[in-house]
Amino acid sequence: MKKRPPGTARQREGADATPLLEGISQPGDLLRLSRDDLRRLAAEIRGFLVRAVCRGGGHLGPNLGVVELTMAVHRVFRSPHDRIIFDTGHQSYVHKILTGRRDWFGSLRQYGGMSGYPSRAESDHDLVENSHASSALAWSEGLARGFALDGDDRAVVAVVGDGALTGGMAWEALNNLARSPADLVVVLNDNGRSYAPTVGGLAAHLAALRTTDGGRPNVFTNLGLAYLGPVDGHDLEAVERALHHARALRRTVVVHCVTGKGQGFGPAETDEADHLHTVGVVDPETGRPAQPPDPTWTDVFADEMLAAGELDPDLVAVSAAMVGPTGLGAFARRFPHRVVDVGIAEQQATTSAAGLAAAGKHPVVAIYATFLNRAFDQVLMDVALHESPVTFVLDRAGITGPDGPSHHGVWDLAVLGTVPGLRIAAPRDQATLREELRDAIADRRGPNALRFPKARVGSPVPALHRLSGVDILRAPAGAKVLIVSVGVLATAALEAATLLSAAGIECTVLDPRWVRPVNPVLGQLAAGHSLVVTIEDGVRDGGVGSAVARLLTDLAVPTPVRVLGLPTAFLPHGGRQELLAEYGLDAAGVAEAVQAALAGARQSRRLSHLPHTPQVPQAVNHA
Ligand SMILES: Cc1ncc(C[n+]2csc(CCOP(=O)(O)OP(=O)(O)O)c2C)c(N)n1
Ligand SMILES: CC(=O)[C@@H](O)[C@H](O)COP(=O)(O)O
Ligand SMILES: [Mg+2]
Repeated sequence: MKKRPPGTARQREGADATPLLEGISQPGDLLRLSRDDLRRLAAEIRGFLVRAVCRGGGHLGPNLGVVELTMAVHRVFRSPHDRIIFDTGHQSYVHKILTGRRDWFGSLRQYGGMSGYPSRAESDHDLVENSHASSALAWSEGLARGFALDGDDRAVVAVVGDGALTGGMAWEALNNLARSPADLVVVLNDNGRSYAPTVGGLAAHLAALRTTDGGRPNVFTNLGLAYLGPVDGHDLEAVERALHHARALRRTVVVHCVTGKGQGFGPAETDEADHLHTVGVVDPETGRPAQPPDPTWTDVFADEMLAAGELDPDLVAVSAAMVGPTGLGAFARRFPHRVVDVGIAEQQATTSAAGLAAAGKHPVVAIYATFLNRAFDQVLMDVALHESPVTFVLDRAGITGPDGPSHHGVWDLAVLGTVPGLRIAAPRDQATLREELRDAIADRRGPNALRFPKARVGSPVPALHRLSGVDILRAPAGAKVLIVSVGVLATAALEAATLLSAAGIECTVLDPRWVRPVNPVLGQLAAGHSLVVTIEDGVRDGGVGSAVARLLTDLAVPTPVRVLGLPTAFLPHGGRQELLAEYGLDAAGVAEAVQAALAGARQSRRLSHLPHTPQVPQAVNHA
C-alpha cells in the first residue's frame, strides 16, 4: 500500500517506466505474468534501475543483483501480510518498484524525496529501516517468534547478504534460531562480495558450498537449521521452487541463492573495486562520473595514511569491510600485510585493534562514524580502560547526506565524549587533518579519534596563531563574541563573522582542534568576551558546546554560551549543505543565531553588566 508520495512533482517526473513495468503497481500484479513476460520484466527493471540510479546516485550493484530474487520473494509470499525484512536495506529498490513506488525514483535520496532504504513512512511493505548491517535475522527471529506466540501463521522472510552474514549480530541470531519456535525463510543473497570480496572463514565456506550440491553437512545444518541450495539467484523459477519448498518445511530454512553483484549492467559487472556498490551521478553508459570528482576528506586521509605507513613500520590499518570506501585502498596495495579487513564486524575491529596495540603495533581503525556506534562497549572497555593507543578515524562524521537517518554520524562527539582518556580531533582542513592524524598515531598514552565529513575537502583555513593548542582564526580588536567552531564548520564560522562584522558585530573565531576533552584555555578566552557561540556538526545534547558550557560553569566564567548543533532526532536524507542550512549551521544561520543571542541577552540586560576585556588574554598568548 502506498503512503505519501515523496518529492516534488518535478522530482517525480524523473522516473520513466517501460511497458510491462507500467502494469506493476503491487506485488500481486506479478502473478498475472507469463514466464516470458517475467523474464522481460526483469530486463525492464534492470534498465529502469540503471537509468534512475545513474541520474541521481544510489546503490546500483546490489540492486541489479537481486532483481529475480526479489520478484520470486514477492510471487511466493504475500507482503505485507507476510513480512519481508531486508538486511541493511540498500538492496530494497526492486522491492520498492514492485510495491508501488516506481514513480518516486526521480526523487531517490533527495531532500523530501524517496529514501534509499526501506521506510515505514513510505509503505506498509516496509518494517525495518535501520540500514546498519547484520540485524535482519534478529529482527526476523523476534517477529516470527511473536507471530508464533499469537498462533499467527504469517511467514517471515529475511533477505541477507553474504557480507551482512559476517557480522556478529547475524551469528548471535543463527545461534538463537536453532532453538527458536520461529520458522523463518532466510534468503541468503550470496554474491561473494561486501564492497570488495567478502573475507574470512565463512566466505570460504560459502564459496565451497556454491560448487557442491549443498546436501552434505554445512555450517547451517550443523547449527540445526535446514539448508536449500545453492540456487541460481537469477533463475526466477528455481528461486521460486526453493522458496515454496522452504515455506513447506515449516522450520527455519536457509535458501542459498548465488547472484552476481551488478548483474546485467556491463560497467557494474566489470568494476573491480565494488561492482558499482554505490554511485553518485554517473553516465548510464559507462557508470562513471562525467568529470573526476574533487578531492574529499577521505582522499586526504588516504594520502596521509600512506605517508605514515612509509615512516612507521608498526602502523596497521583495520577496516570493517570498507577498505576502499574509508580510503585504505592505497595503503592496502602498498602494505598488504598491514591491513586487516575483519568483515562487517566493528566490535571485532575495535577489540582486535586493542590487541594489536598490546602487541606493540600502532593500529588505525578506519570506520564510518555511524558504524562505530556498534562498538561503543569495545571502545570503552577494551580500548579506553586499557589506555590502548588506538587511533579511530571516523569518516562520514556529521551530516552525511543522501543515506539519511541511519548514516548521519551525529552521535560521535557526544557519545565518545563520555569515554575516559579518549581525545577527539576535528580537523578543519587538509593540513590539520594531516597534522592531527600524525599526532594521534604518535600518541602512546591512550586512544585518539579524528572525525571528518563526507565532503570535498575545500580550501585551506589558515590560523592567525596557535594559543595553547587552540587555533585562532580571526581576532578583530574589540570583539565581544567568541565563536568556537568544530572542525569543518570553521568556514561557516568565518563567513558568519564576516557577515556580522558588516552589521557592526565583531567576533573572534577559534578552532580548538582537539575538541574533547575541552581545552581549559577556552575558559580564559571566553572570559574575555561577552558571548560564546559554539558550532558543531553533531547533536547538541552532550556535544562539544555543552562541554564548553560546563567548563565555563566549573571555572565560574559568567559569559553566556549559545550552543549551535543538531537536534537529538533522526534527521532526514538530503544534500549535506542543504541539511546544514536547514539546521542553521551555515554562515547565515550562525550569523542569525549570534544576532538573536545578542538581542536576547541585551533584552535580559545580562550583557550590559559584563565587563569587556581583550579577546586573547596576554598571559596565555605565546604564539
Ligand atoms: C554495521 C554496518 N557496517 C558497515 C556497513 C556498510 N555497508 C553497507 S552495505 C555493505 C556490504 C554489504 O554486503 P552484503 O551484505 O553482502 O550485501 P551486497 O551489497 O553484496 O548485496 C557494507 C559493509 C553497514 N551498512 N552497516
Ligand atoms: C549501505 C551502506 O551503508 C553504504 O553502502 C553506504 O550507503 C555508503 O555510503 P557512501 O556512499 O557514503 O560510502
Ligand atoms: Mg554480498
